Amino acid sequence: MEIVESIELLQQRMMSARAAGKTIAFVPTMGFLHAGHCSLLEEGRRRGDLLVLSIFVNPTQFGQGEDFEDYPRDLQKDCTLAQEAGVDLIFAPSAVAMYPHGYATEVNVAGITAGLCGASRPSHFRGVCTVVTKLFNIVQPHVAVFGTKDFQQLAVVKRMTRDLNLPIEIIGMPIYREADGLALSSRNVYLDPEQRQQALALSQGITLAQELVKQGQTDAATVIAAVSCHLGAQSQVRSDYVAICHQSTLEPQQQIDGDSVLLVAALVGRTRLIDNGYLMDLS
Ligand SMILES: Nc1ncnc2c1ncn2[C@@H]1O[C@H](COP(=O)(O)OP(=O)(O)OP(=O)(O)O)[C@@H](O)[C@H]1O
Ligand SMILES: CC(C)(CO)[C@@H](O)C(=O)[O-]
Ligand code: BAL
Repeated sequence: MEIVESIELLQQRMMSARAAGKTIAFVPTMGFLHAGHCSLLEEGRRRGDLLVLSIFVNPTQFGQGEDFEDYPRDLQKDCTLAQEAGVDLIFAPSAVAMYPHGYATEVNVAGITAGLCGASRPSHFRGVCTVVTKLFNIVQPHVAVFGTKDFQQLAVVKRMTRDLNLPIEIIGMPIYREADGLALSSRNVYLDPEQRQQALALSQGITLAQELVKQGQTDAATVIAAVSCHLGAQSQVRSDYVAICHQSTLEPQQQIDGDSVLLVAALVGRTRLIDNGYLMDLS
């Protein structure tokens, strides 16, 4: 496994791989890898001859007062996990290499970025789309793998890839959870034991909603109220949003159907967590 910091060197490696007819699979991350990331890497390993992992805590997707400085980092452990997952190449650029003095270009996807996380983090998706576009241009993958834990991010990246005619297949992988239901997230490390326990309200809220729908409830407002009430019962949990949306457009829905997804974001103490789940099992 090779670790590359230089954009130019990475581009040379990718050009050689393409010239040799290799399929390039790419998993973009901000590092501090956990089993959720490893599930993306496993899928990437299955789909590509060459598996590239990027580790870059992207400053432009963090708003004022957010946790950019404190974001957990452990490159050494990431390298060990990446090697075990069969990564061929880690791309870990510096912020100054990605955004040199005079950098002036942003990528903005309208509409689908306005609500949900975009409402409370207004510049977030502009930062994500800008860095993902740059990473796509540098790595030039055939396939890129993302997690559905960041459901809106995945929808935005799919929209952007279509809109910009990028010849990249975007794959979404299921949410990897702890045994008790908590979605794995690098930010879980911020939680103290009591907050860790109360954070279960997010996944429990999703299960509660799924049960209500199974019992025949199709009114979105009723389900949202039940989930909000469950979150509100925890002293350290403050709901940011509970929404029921169409899985592709992310438009809010009043009636629940086979395309409905429940999306939740909440502050647990000072840690912002997100989770989601489909509401109807059509299988
Ligand atoms: N539990 C999970 N299951 C599956 N994929 C995940 C999970 N957590 C993160 N991912 C995916 O890993 C990729 C990189 O995400 P990132 O590095 O931000 O990790 P994270 O754990 O989501 O961190 P954060 O705490 O910042 O939300 C994204 O595509 C994200 O959706
Ligand atoms: C896609 C991404 C790597 C862009 O910085 C980040 O938003 C993430 O880790 O989900
Ligand atoms: N996985 C999303 C990264 C962020 O919250 O900035």
